[in-house]
Amino acid sequence: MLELPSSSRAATLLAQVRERRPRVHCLMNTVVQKFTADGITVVGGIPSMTSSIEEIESFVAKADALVVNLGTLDRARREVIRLAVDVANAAGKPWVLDPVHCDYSPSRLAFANELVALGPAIVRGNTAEMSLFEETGSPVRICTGPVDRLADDGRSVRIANGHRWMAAVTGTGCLTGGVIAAFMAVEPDTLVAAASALVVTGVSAELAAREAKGPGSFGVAFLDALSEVGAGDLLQHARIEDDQN
Ligand SMILES: Nc1ncnc2c1ncn2[C@@H]1O[C@H](COP(=O)(O)OP(=O)(O)OP(=O)(O)O)[C@@H](O)[C@H]1O
Ligand SMILES: Cc1ncsc1CCO
Ligand SMILES: [Mg+2]
Repeated sequence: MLELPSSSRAATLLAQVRERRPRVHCLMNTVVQKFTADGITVVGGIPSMTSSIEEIESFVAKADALVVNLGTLDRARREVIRLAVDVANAAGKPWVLDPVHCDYSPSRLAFANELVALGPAIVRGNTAEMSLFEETGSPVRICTGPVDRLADDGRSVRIANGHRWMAAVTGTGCLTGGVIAAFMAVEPDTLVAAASALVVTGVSAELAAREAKGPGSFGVAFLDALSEVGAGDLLQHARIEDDQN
């Protein structure tokens, strides 16, 4: 019987991330590098961000997990992504694919499909992006939005946490990819790791929205909340639903 995610598992994994401080290497788009790195840091991980072809093998070799985000893609970035994925796969390190804007460009969609075939642990995107990928259970598929949907071969769950201001701050989706990678570094059950990470980001967003005046102050309050969210908050506010039926 496959385990379903729960608020108590999310709390345990959050404590493990804070204790073990996993290294997450991000091939992150240039729009939201700082926000993503801050998100990984405040949740307890250690981000690295270089996209230099000369250095990528060393950085991925040092990392516990990798995020591949296609938001600002060019020829050099494609080359470094291919190399990073080869290194991660050879070392058995988990990686997340965020196929940003693959719905805008056939060339980007073809590249995203090439990467899916290389075996990411997770593909995470918004509804428009995820609707372009086939419904396979492997890798774990995550479609974020007002409600997040996660599925693998045997499980399908919904996370109903978060706040509408998340959609008004550029990069909250990209940031969740980084937080998910940090959780994958401490938990081999990919769906449980990812669902736990999304509960942490979603509950943090709800706590942040209480303090914020609008999307601008929300972005700052969200980082504050991610650094402070605790087991009690997760146990009280997590909304995890079995989506099997
Ligand atoms: N209306 C909403 N209510 C609650 N949570 C939301 C809402 N919209 C988005 N979210 C949350 O925001 C995060 C980002 O999801 P979204 O689908 O907007 O990503 P995205 O489009 O890839 O974002 P970006 O590309 O700007 O990084 C997810 O954790 C999701 O749960
Ligand atoms: C707006 C935007 N354009 C490329 S990446 C990005 C941010 C995350 O989607
Ligand atoms: Mg996105």
